[in-house]
Amino acid sequence: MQHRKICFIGAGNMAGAIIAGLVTSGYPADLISVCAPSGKNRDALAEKYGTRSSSENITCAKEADVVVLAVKPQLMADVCSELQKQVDFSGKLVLSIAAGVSVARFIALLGNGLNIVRVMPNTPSLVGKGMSGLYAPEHVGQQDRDFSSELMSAVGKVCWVDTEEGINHVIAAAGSAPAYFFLFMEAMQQEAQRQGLSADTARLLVQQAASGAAALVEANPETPLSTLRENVTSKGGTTFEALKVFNERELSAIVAEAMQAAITRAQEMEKLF
Ligand SMILES: NC(=O)C1=CN([C@@H]2O[C@H](COP(=O)(O)OP(=O)(O)OC[C@H]3O[C@@H](n4cnc5c(N)ncnc54)[C@H](O)[C@@H]3O)[C@@H](O)[C@H]2O)C=CC1
Ligand SMILES: O=C(O)[C@@H]1CCC=N1
Repeated sequence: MQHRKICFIGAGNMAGAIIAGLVTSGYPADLISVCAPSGKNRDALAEKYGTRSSSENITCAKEADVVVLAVKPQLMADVCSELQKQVDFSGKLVLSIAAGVSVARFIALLGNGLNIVRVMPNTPSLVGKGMSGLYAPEHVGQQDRDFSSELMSAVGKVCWVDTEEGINHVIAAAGSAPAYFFLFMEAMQQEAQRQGLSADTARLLVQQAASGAAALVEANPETPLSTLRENVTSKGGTTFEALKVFNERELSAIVAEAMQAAITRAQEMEKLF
């Protein structure tokens, strides 16, 4: 992939996951600077991966070819306003990983003609199993689109969405989604423990069931998910009874409502931040 100087503004969970995945996949660490007010996370990243660590957003952004905005959405306006005063963004590529901050908002904050790509990643990027959705307005050139794809492909799979609204659909189906699966696994672990298994054994059982199921999905891209489910569900057996409970409680409706709630919140955030 192309190697450009990248500056991460923000050193939290998501930036850390992308940086870890990038460096592990061979991206030169000395081309990556990580900025945050507190040294804690960025110094830990520097120690572990050899990235540069700084408290100077402006200096790092000035020196970079690519600026990755990785702060919380509610801080984005302040961070961008500071940058805009001293950094010339023409010729730079800006990637935002924030939920709920629109391209129009970034253009208002950082200037007309901004080369901006919105990326919606997720934390499994940390282990190279990320999923990122990308969106760029029409004026962003092919080279910058390709670089953004390559960058995020280093930490997982990527897809492009044709409209900005699609980013909110990516949030619901992938950005926020690891948490849905963690919640489900937590509930299973709790019940397995309540039934008498040790915490470690309960975790191992749930972990292997989840990662095994995901691996089967991945290994059989042509097989409908419903077929994989049916392969587990013996007639008159145990799985059938378990699934009946989920269906009677309308799991699909719960999932739909939860995904829609994520989208609604992203839309609200677009108005707030
Ligand atoms: N955590 C996740 O699973 C995902 C998060 N995102 C997005 O990623 C962004 C960051 O989220 P997290 O990493 O979870 O948050 P976080 O709270 O873990 O990290 C935020 C980072 O920003 C830094 N920061 C605060 N003020 C700053 C400033 N003035 N200048 C530079 N850095 C500053 C903090 O020190 C911290 O390192 C958010 O916009 C979120 O919407 C997107 C997809 C998934
Ligand atoms: O919860 C959030 O707002 C962020 C965006 C997707 C995952 N975490």
